[in-house]
Amino acid sequence: MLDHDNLARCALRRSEAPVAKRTTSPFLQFIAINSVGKTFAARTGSSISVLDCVDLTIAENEFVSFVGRSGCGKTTLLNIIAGLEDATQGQITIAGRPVTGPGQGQGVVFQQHALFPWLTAVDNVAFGFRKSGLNKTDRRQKAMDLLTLVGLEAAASKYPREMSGGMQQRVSIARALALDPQILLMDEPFGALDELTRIELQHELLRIWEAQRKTVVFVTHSINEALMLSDRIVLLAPNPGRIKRVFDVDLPRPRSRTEPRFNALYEEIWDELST
Ligand SMILES: Nc1ncnc2c1ncn2[C@@H]1O[C@H](COP(=O)(O)OP(=O)(O)OP(=O)(O)O)[C@@H](O)[C@H]1O
Repeated sequence: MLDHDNLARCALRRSEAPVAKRTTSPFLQFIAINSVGKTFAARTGSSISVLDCVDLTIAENEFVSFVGRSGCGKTTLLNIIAGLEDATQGQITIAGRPVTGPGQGQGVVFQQHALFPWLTAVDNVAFGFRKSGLNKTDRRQKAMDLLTLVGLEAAASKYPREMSGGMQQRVSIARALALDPQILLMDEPFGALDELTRIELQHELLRIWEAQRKTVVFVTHSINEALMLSDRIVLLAPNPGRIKRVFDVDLPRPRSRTEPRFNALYEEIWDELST
């Protein structure tokens, strides 16, 4: 919804407190978030404003992370990009087309793996191909290819209960990749994993991102994780959720947590987060 009063209000807000470099180049505006607001109805009958005047453009193939305090609206913003929630104000476009629902090139990975317990790993991934028009044999073959991509070919016939959390999350990533989405939207995908598995999966994700050149939008509570992965880190502030600052992560990959610049950026983001 493009409400002109909202656009004007958000433009004024931007001019008073610029947070992000804005670009007018259509090539750099693969995902364009324009003056997005979200209000939820509260049980008391009143309403709560969860996001207000969120403006951001994300380029094709970019890796962008959202960080911020609990409740600042990271998941809500990701869900609006995914087409799983509607914006109350403003608009999001993907490649110039307004987001009106899922299926516009978005693939989603949640923190909880959301696998079907009654299906094996390969059948969980094959489920992702259900709307592809492929026959069952081809669906399973393609699912096997994706399991190989995420390093799980040996576990193809295991059920979710027989797999570790890290393995299940690999299956979720493979399933999200099934329809070859242009955009991978990931909501704290490694949040429930132990530190070592988490680091391992971060490397895997970067490998897949580099090989397949997806655009990734990633929600995390971990500044370290955001710094290891992202081209840019978007810091959201709460009440209502808005962009406080955008950090360019000007570090070559592979990155090391021991680099002085890594630590300097960590401190900068931490300071901004805690004030
Ligand atoms: N369906 C809903 N109805 C009412 N309020 C909601 C709804 N979904 C989210 N909220 C509220 O919106 C705010 C933002 O929630 P959201 O989950 O987007 O934040 P978050 O930054 O992702 O939080 P966390 O880091 O804890 O996951 C919270 O105050 C939450 O209670």
